[in-house]
Amino acid sequence: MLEVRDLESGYKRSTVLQGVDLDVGAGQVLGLLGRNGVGKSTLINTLMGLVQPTRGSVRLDGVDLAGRRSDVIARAGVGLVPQGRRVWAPLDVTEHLDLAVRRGRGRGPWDIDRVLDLFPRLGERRRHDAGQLSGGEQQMLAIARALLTNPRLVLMDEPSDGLAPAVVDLIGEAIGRMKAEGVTLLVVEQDLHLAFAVADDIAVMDKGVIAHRSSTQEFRSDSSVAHSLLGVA
Ligand SMILES: Nc1ncnc2c1ncn2[C@@H]1O[C@H](COP(=O)(O)OP(=O)(O)OP(=O)(O)O)[C@@H](O)[C@H]1O
Repeated sequence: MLEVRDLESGYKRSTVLQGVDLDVGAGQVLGLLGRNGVGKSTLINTLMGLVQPTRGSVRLDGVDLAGRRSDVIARAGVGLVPQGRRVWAPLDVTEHLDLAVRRGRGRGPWDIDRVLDLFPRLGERRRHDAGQLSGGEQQMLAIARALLTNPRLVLMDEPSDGLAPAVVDLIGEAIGRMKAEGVTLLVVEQDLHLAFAVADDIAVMDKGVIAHRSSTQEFRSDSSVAHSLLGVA
């Protein structure tokens, strides 16, 4: 579904992605790991059109989206759950969900009832401003907002960041249910426990390229890769 080839991008003073090649198959969950600063968020933001590529291609079901505007990429079926959630603090939960529906592609399985079924907690918090929600609730809202656009591919940037273990488990279950609904996911994660629980395959970034790719099972059975590329025992 997603085919990234030789993708180069970065910022005025530095090229961060040095030729990324990455495939995510339809219905697959790919966990993307890597040390701090290797370029994971830059990759997510380049795929979403928030950082401009200087070389390479990003094909979604054969259509090249590299360098297109983020709203064009969203309409093509890519949803983003950004690092730090980025919820709109003054809007309440209902307003968020309504806005996401209006921005959406208008077809597909996800509607407000289904996202509230996925995250009942959001239903209980309907009238609360997003800024008053806990970190976990904000993460649920960020995921719900992305799902309501009925994306074919969801990009998630560190969904477990700053969350208590019990809430991380809830997010993991939600990812499992999204996968069961046929959503394809690229999940950047530092929490190996969550990555292993949700991902079919693991890719590891290092210095702006994909340095390793294998099934999650293979990755777990050979600790040398985690040791050399992530610095974990
Ligand atoms: N907006 C920006 N402007 C300039 N440089 C940036 C910007 N965002 C990130 N960088 C730099 O690009 C490099 C890659 O950062 P990036 O956030 O993509 O890494 P990461 O792997 O997601 O790290 P982390 O796990 O810490 O989020 C770093 O050197 C970072 O300082």
